[in-house]
Amino acid sequence: MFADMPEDVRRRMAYLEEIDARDRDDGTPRLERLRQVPPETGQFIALLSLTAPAGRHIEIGTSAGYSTLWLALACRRLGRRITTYEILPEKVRLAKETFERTGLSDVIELVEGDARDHIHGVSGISFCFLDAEKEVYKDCYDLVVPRMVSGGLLVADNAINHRDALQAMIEEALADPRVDAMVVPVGKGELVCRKR
Ligand SMILES: C[S@@+](CC[C@H](N)C(=O)[O-])C[C@H]1O[C@@H](n2cnc3c(N)ncnc32)[C@H](O)[C@@H]1O
Repeated sequence: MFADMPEDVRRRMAYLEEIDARDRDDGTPRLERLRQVPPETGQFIALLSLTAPAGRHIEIGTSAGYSTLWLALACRRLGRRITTYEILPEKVRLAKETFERTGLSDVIELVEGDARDHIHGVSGISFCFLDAEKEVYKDCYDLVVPRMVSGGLLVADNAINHRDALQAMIEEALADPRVDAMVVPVGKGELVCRKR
């Protein structure tokens, strides 16, 4: 999956990595920045999603589709699709461009809007990557966990670099009898929860 990555995907990832690095340096306003995961997190979530049981794969917080590309590679291997939610129209535009240019549109469903308005109607979730504004993590956790299949995985980004903002949600997950959970020091820190 990583060693034989299609050239179009490799090229788009490199392009987005360049924009993301520049954004972080040049004073681009926060909401305009891509704020995407580093490559090691992309690899980590792709590997985890390959191990997910049968069910639906979702992502909350698409941005320009960088993390979605990693997850879509895993979904393509599994013969599954991923649904990704993004609230900002400009990010939706960039993500569409990403998916069209990489030939992965057939594996990805991009839903525009607040993920919290859509997840009510989703069941049988076997993998969820949560990477949105920190204020919505707890709502998303509370919506996703009851909709997950046994053995399903929920991975939430920024569990270490935004520990203070996410403290309540992380503590809830670590004490939640519905899941087994831990924080893994990959990238910005990943909270990994496995539904029992
Ligand atoms: C940190 S960025 C995501 C980066 C992306 N996962 C990546 O690694 O390429 C967070 C994104 O979540 C989006 N977002 C924030 N709250 C949201 C919500 N309630 N529903 C859907 N998207 C949301 C933001 O607009 C932003 O583009």
